Amino acid sequence: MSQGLLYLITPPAVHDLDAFTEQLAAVLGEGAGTNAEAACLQLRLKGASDDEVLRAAEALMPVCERMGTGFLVNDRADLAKLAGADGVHLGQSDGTVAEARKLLGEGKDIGVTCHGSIHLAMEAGEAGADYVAFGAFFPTSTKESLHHAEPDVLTRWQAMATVPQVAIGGITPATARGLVEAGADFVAISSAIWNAEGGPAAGMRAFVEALS
Ligand SMILES: Cc1ncc(COP(=O)(O)OP(=O)(O)O)c(N)n1
Ligand SMILES: Cc1nc(C(=O)O)sc1CCOP(=O)(O)O
Ligand SMILES: [Mg+2]
Repeated sequence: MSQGLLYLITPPAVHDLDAFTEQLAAVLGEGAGTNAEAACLQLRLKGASDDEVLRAAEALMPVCERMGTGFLVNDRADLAKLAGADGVHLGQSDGTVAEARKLLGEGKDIGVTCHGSIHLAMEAGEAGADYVAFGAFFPTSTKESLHHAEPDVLTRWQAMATVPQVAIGGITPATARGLVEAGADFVAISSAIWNAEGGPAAGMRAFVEALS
């Protein structure tokens, strides 16, 4: 899996899968070989049917594999298993790490939402999570986020734990570097790429410039 700083998340809805697949290839290509290279893509289609999620996974995984980008599924360890994904991201109400590990086995990545809580991150780490995610750091229109995190939680986690950490929530090219400097191993991005002025590839170029 690539070692870049970006953790891409799909838009909550994809209306033209062929067009989005091409956009994804362009975005991954813009980041290839740079600090902003996408370490992974999370398929996060909210409200989609299982078949729609699996069809999207079937279209997008080959693009990720070609670029050395991991492919994770949001919420559903069972769909991650069916899709042959590299892992799953679990929120606090999406089931346990133990359940997901039983389904996916070792060698698959299981991430856990920890809001701004070191306690939740410790619980996730003890349960065997492969990464923890803190957020939201900034206002976001992508998810009605009831929780807020401050960069200090990244610095504290970096000092006390070895489990990799992802920062998420309203992150832009102007704010990404500060979160990496505070301790984030990855910055999770959705709208700053997919809704970027000039299009998603231009959005990735802005992160390449900001993180180089
Ligand atoms: C990397 C990452 N961090 C947090 C989330 C949010 O997960 P969750 O709280 O389960 O909310 P939904 O994404 O399911 O709406 C995430 N998806 N990815
Ligand atoms: C999916 C998600 N989870 C969050 C959390 O705080 O746990 S914030 C968020 C939205 C991330 O998208 P954008 O980069 O467009 O803000
Ligand atoms: Mg969830």
